[in-house]
Amino acid sequence: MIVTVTANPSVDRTVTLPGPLVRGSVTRALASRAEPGGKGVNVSRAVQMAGMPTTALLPARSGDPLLTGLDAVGLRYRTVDVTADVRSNLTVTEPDGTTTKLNLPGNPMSPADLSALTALIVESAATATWVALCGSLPPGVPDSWYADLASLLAPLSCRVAVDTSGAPLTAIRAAMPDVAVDVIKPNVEELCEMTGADLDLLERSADAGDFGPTLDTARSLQQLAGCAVLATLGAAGALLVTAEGGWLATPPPIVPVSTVGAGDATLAGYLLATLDEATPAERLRRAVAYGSAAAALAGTQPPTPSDLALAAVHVSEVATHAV
Ligand SMILES: O=P(O)(O)OC[C@@]1(O)O[C@H](CO)[C@@H](O)[C@@H]1O
Repeated sequence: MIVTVTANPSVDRTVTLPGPLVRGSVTRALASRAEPGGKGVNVSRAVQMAGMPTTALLPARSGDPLLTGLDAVGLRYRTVDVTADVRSNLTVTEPDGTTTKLNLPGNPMSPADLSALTALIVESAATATWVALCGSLPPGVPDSWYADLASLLAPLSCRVAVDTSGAPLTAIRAAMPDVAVDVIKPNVEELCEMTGADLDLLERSADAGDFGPTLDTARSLQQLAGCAVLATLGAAGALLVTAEGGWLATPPPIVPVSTVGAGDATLAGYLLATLDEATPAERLRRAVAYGSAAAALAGTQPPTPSDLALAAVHVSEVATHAV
């Protein structure tokens, strides 16, 4: 069972434009769609599409449009009942695949609701193989909450994955290596935030086809954190650095439609592959195949196994040195 936690879920509204977004003008959009979203929800949806058991944990009031959306797709979830509607996040997509996102802060969470969510997570983790802690935290949730949760989960047999950003990521980083996390999924910017590496340098090297500095930065984080580092590289793919080695994977060419949820699909692919006890290289292959399949789908749609081009993902083992 893969349990996901989304403390700040969203209804994702995607607006499709006929051309480039022009700020300050009226644009006639082509279409719009609304889907249940939030990072953990997206991970659960991809896991569900792969036919594996999953439960999404989130705060939402009974009857919230987000839950109606999850009921429509038959996703198993457990909630802490709150009063306010789940936030709506807006995505604007342009024909070349450029994706612009406007995310709201989410509704403040009361201490009582946060305690109830924490208890629900610990209870659900008892039967979980993985607990994935995903996304931003709404106002009222301390930045250290993920780090505190990881400590609460440490005595249990589940493994813990973390995919967050900003202050909660900084707090997780500050708690390392004492915090029991099995895999962390930063993008390159977050990798730099966690290690103090020079983002410009990593981006310039990557643009020139040299992922060495990024791999070495991921190795530094792996050594500091003591956990696997699955770093997403956007259209360039992803890398995985574990205590055993380092791997780089590049995706097949795709026509990007919406990159929303691609990182979540990447994490889902990685977690699913661990259930099959796949090698690190095969875990990374599955992760990248999931991420690139998600980017080729409109809105926040989760890919299904039939969307994956596994054989077209190129995985190579690479040397890494901590910097
Ligand atoms: O505001 P957060 O929690 O960082 O991210 C929320 C979000 O952008 O993440 C998902 C895509 O990864 C979307 O479904 C959702 O709108």
